[in-house]
Amino acid sequence: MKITRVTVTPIAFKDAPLLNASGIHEPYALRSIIEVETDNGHFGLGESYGDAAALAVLDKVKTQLIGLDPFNLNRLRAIVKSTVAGMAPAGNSGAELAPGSHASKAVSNAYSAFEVALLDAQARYLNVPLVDLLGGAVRTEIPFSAYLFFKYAEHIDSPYEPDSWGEALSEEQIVAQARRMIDENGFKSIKLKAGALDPEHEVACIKALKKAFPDAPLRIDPNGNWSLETAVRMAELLGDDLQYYEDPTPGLEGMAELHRRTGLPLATNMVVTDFDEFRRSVAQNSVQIVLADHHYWGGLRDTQMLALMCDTFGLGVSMHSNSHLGISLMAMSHVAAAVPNLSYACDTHYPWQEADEEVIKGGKLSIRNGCVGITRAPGLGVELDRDQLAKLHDLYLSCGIRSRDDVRQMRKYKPDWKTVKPRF
Ligand SMILES: O=C([O-])C(=O)C[C@H](O)[C@@H](O)C(=O)[O-]
Ligand SMILES: [Mg+2]
Repeated sequence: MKITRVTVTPIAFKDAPLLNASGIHEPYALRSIIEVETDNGHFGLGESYGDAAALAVLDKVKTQLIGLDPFNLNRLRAIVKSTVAGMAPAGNSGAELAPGSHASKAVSNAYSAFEVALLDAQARYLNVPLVDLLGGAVRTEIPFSAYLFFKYAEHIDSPYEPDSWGEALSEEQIVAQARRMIDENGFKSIKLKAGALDPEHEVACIKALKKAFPDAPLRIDPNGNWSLETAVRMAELLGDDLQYYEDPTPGLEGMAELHRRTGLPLATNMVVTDFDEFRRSVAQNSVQIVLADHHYWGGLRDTQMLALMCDTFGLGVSMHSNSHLGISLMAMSHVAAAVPNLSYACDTHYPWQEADEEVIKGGKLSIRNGCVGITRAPGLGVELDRDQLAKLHDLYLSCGIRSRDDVRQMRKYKPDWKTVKPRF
């Protein structure tokens, strides 16, 4: 089997005005859709970042894949490495919460984008679900958590009608957001994205969630925007309300000290984002749970290796997400299905995406009882809807955004918004 065609299509889709430690989401999120076709009529799909820096690498790699056997992933990795080595590193200002946009992740994120598409092609050729190439499913229902955000009711200078979620700044509004997300998807656990408003208020929202959903495991994620002292103080207020405390304070040293002082289980997708950071984290017991993300951890197989390392060193594993569509959701689900020690429900932004903005046939995938199901359909189990792909590509062309920048967007609301961290 040989690759005869590779297409990388940048797309944009509506995104809600979600608040985070950096600033606020822009009206559109960017992704890339990867298609690989083979000489025997098979194809494979992938989804990755759509920022200019990521697209530049994907575009340079794709032409070199013509003639490659999709089973030859070692050759893919060599091509990606040599391509990135020949390119100037890109800056990542404003996109600090999208780890895949960091220049240091150029190899792992481009490799991952194509690895998923090649594994999908392999699996379709063999007529097996992709998870079978990862050792088989240890579970077929993959648990995800409700991912709550503080948000404004609408975007500034809004290019479209306000979303249906409304404002979420108060305790009551956050509880209402959780209730709707749980009613619609059956989620069993809840994550609150924090680091945006006053820490005492964010903790009060956790308390309100605890009261409203006493059985749901809770997490709070201030994205490193709390000083060590603030994180210790909030830990005292939180008591034992949390399942885990996600990236409250910056740095491996800060997290290690916080764990020493509070004993709370700390999770991260910020201080352990590659194997070198993993090694340094283990040496000082900085975190107890690693949130994997195949998009920047170097694909599905490297994510399995990360999970094995977590098992070796007694750490828990779960999954991080950025704004994404269904191909990514299925890739996350297939690898999660093949990770025996997945110890927590995974994160996903998927419920925030609009129903008519999916690129797969049949529209948005369902999350039932808080889970995404894996079937015996070949590959990732999804097909591309070409009309939708064309529509979202047109949106990419017209939206004017070429790289995620939550800081730039927040300065439209607050012109003197600073990037100082930790803010609280
Ligand atoms: O767990 C996390 O840190 C994230 O999901 C990072 C994301 O960028 C999130 O903060 C967002 O979408 O604003
Ligand atoms: Mg996080």
